[in-house]
Amino acid sequence: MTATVPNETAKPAAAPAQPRVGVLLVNLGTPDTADAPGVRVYLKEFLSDARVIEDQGLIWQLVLNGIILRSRPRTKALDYRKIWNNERNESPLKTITRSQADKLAAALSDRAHLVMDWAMRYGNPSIKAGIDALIAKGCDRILAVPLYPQYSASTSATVCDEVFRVLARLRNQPTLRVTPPYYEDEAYIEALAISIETHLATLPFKPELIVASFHGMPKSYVDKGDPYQSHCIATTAALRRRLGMDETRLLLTFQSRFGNDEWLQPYTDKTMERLAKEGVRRIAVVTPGFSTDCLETLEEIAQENAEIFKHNGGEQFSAIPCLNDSDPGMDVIRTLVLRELQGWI
Ligand SMILES: C=CC1=C(C)c2cc3[nH]c(cc4nc(cc5[nH]c(cc1n2)c(C)c5CCC(=O)O)C(CCC(=O)O)=C4C)c(C)c3C=C
Ligand SMILES: [Fe+2]
Ligand SMILES: [Fe+2]
Repeated sequence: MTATVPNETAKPAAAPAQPRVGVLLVNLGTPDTADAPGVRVYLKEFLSDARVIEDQGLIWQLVLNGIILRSRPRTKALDYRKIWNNERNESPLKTITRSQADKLAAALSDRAHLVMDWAMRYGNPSIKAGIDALIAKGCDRILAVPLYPQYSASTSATVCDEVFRVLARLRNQPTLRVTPPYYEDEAYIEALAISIETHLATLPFKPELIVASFHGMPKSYVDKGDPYQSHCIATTAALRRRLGMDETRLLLTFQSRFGNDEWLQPYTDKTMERLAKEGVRRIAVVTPGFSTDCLETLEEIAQENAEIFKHNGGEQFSAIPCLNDSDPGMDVIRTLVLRELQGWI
């Protein structure tokens, strides 16, 4: 085996008196532009990751390049345009992740040797750019923060893969820590409960029930040992306890099915249809697996699933915002980061 010599030395611009500690918030990623070429570049990178589509064999290559990347970018670009932040010309996922990093920096500004940055696993700003920037500012230790409350190989692990790949190129590596999943941390469950209660208090109607919709994944990934489903179940159970609701008042579903394989069930869209057909008229949907609002919450839930519910007889539908950069949301991130920085600051 030939060893690869890591040759790059990412040097700090000027060595600070006290070495700094970097915190890198990492979210999934999103297209740079809300048009077919932008979505194509993003989807190609995303769907070429073996953590996301595990079988990257010849058949998948043909399906990806011959079918998906020819048609999906056009239709998805239309969806992205419905939710695009036109003021900044970027997707909400980017705007909110940046704001989370800015607010975290402000909250921890009394610790002069802490440096905050943010990155996207797919697209821009890249994890490499984030790590390079932290090193350039003098960080010799980095805490990577995958912004996923529930662990899955297709999200959290692929963030680590990319961080390790970037570090593997360096001769002089910073020391690394990674935050663990926080699917039943007290601060997270409390923040979700507060955000649900605050939102419900603003509604002109009282929902008969709440649906907690998580991003889905192929069932086979869970069968092979991915703990994601059990983390989603644990989050929902903790939330039920905190809100005093049983499984008939706070339902657990999985959204965003992609491809023809069986995904985790019950499916969110089928549940919307069933509930409306069974006579439920008023519901609210919360999306606890997404730390920031994005295409999957602002378009798929708030628009598509609202439409499915109403089309089948439902009357009132409300999508509860993600924790985003709200005060309760920032409490979660700050608590997590401060806990994992212990001994470093
Ligand atoms: C096999 C495919 C996919 C798996 C597994 C998967 C897991 C997964 N994804 C998220 C969070 C997000 N996914 C988002 C978009 C998105 N996801 C997939 C496919 C899989 N996701 C696709 C193809 C897309 C792109 C949109 C589309 O073409 O349908 C997003 C939104 C990004 C944005 O730009 O706003 C998020 C966030 C989690 C938490 C997860 C874990 C199981
Ligand atoms: Fe996804
Ligand atoms: Fe979707």
